[in-house]
Amino acid sequence: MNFAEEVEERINNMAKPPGSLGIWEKQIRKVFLAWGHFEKKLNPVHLIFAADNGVVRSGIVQQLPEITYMQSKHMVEGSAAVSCFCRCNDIPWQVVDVGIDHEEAVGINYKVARGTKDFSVEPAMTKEELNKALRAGQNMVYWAKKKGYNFLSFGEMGIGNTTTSAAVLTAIAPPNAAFLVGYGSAQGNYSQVLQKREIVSKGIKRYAPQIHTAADAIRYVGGFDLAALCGAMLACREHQLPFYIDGFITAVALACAVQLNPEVRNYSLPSHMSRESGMGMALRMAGIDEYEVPIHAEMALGEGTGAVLASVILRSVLYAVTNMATLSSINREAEAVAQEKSRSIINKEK
Ligand SMILES: O=C(O)c1ccc[n+]([C@@H]2O[C@H](COP(=O)([O-])O)[C@@H](O)[C@H]2O)c1
Ligand SMILES: Cc1cc2nc[nH]c2cc1C
Repeated sequence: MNFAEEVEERINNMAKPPGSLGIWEKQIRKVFLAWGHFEKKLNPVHLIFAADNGVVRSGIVQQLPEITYMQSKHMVEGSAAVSCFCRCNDIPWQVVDVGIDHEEAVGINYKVARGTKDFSVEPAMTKEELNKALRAGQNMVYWAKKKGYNFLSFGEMGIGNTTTSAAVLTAIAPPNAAFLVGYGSAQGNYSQVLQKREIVSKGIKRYAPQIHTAADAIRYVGGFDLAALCGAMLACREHQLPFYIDGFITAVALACAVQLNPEVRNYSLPSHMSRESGMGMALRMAGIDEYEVPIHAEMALGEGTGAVLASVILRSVLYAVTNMATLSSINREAEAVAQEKSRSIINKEK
């Protein structure tokens, strides 16, 4: 029996109706196949990549850009939504500063620059900066592997990053896909969406001759967080580490990573269906259908909040796979009970 068959047998032999754990069952199967062996416990770590985006200077956000710095600090201190979710569930987390616009680094210091350039004026980053951010993501995955974590989840923080993500997605998606731009953290502000669409369309037109790969798209219209996430996802494939993506931004990073190496697909799991308008397309570009997404909760917070919540459930599912009675043992027990019953009926009749 090869390992894939062993996984099938193990899951099908759980004491439950076949397939009744739905998407969770499919996800745990994928996790085993990614590891290439069975593990008894999910030992996850959550990584949040934080950076600022120069395109905010074009007026495409409702929030103050300084929130990137403040909220990243809250994440380190444990008072952001994602760190509360992590602490409440004993999941360790790390904030990685890949380009926050502040002299002081927040969390682990991989600061490439103090934010990207405004892509509506000039390319978001240089080739060297792109490589530095990709490497930051890769290094964090090496670190996680060395520490013995066997599962990762990814999040991000960066005011303006729904615009950079929509721009990167528009660059790598079929033509005229500017509808991929959504509200971001300005729910309901439609005039802002129109302005974001304009900026994205113009940016893509301007750099079209230079954008040939997903890495080019990140370089010209993306962000350091997207680059680091993409580098991290490529490294997960190398180290056989399965991972959860979160919402729109991480889904775009995955779409880029899958374009650069289609095998990344085998290590990636969707966690929740962000309400950001480009989410479905980003997933499809990564080879994932909406019906494969376990949590549909109209979330659009980022930080990896949906990914951490999914990790909590997946950890419970793996615990069940390891500790639940098997179908064969329950069938044996049921047979013994049935025999005992028929024996007592015969005895009574005597
Ligand atoms: O993950 C998502 O789908 C998502 C959707 C909307 C907003 N966000 C978060 O909000 C910030 C980006 O929103 P914006 O409007 O500044 O582009 C960024 O810090 C993200 O973590 C995240
Ligand atoms: C307060 C706040 C928290 C966030 N967390 C992720 N993106 C965010 C955007 C804002 C505005």
